[in-house]
Amino acid sequence: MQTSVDQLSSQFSLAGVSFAEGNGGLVKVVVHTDRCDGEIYLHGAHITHFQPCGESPVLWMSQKSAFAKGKAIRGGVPICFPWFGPKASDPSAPGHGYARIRTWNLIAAENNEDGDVQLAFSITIDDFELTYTVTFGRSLGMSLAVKLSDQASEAASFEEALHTYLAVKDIHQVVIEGLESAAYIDKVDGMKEKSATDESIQFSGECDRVYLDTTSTCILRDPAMARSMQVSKSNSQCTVIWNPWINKSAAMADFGNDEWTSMACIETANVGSYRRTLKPGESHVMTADVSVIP
Ligand SMILES: O=P(O)(O)OC[C@H]1O[C@@H](O)[C@H](O)[C@@H](O)[C@@H]1O
Repeated sequence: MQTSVDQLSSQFSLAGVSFAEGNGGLVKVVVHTDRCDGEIYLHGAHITHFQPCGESPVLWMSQKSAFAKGKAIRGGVPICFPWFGPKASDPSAPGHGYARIRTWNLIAAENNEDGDVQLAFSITIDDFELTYTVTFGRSLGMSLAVKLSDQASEAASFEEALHTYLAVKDIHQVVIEGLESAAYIDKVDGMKEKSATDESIQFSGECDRVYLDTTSTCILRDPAMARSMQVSKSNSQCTVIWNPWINKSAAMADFGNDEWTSMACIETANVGSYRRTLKPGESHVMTADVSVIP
């Protein structure tokens, strides 16, 4: 059950943090400080807005996104867990898992030692206990901690992704650096595994690639907006790059027909053969950090 705005306001009192009913009546946390503006919904612990002061919004949001129980929000940062894409053993199960369509609990709101706003959310999915810590400062910090319950009877594995949608001015001019030396699975070419290209990524059609065995920081250059953004990460061995281009976005009800030109996803992930396995009581923490760079 979703905690109400009144309950949250009385439980968490912190400068720069307020609570509101957002789209679809879903409760969101609103951050407004001298460093940034941000928003995160309890639904999916889904970040829908991050804007460092003096910058344009960093995250892309679809104007056609659903905001409803049981449905994923399109844009921002969905959390994919405990599987990525369709569930192999059950194609009727929700794509990218349950984490993005369940209501999370806000368990802490505080200023960290740097004065940034740090919010922690929790949820239990199957035998996994998840804690998601989001830091709103000059950069956006995300830390997804997964613990397999002490009570679990055996080891269990999962896939995960912080599916970051970045706002760009013109996808045709965008360049992503950092994955030149990584092999990748090309999802738009029959899931073929392809060798590293030694080149940065540019977009001229649908792109859906899972870069493998890479811990590199990515830099997205957006010349049309005269800005660059950086996605750094830890404990993640995959990076997914996605833009649906014309036909695929037109086929998605929650994606405006012309919106594909203004987004690119750089997803911090552990998927496929890089899925993680935990024994009962063990934990794994994956982090991603998004910032605007000079
Ligand atoms: O429509 P969804 O479930 O949000 O997924 C969007 C995209 O997410 C990406 O991470 C996947 O690699 C794509 O294959 C997928 O199309």
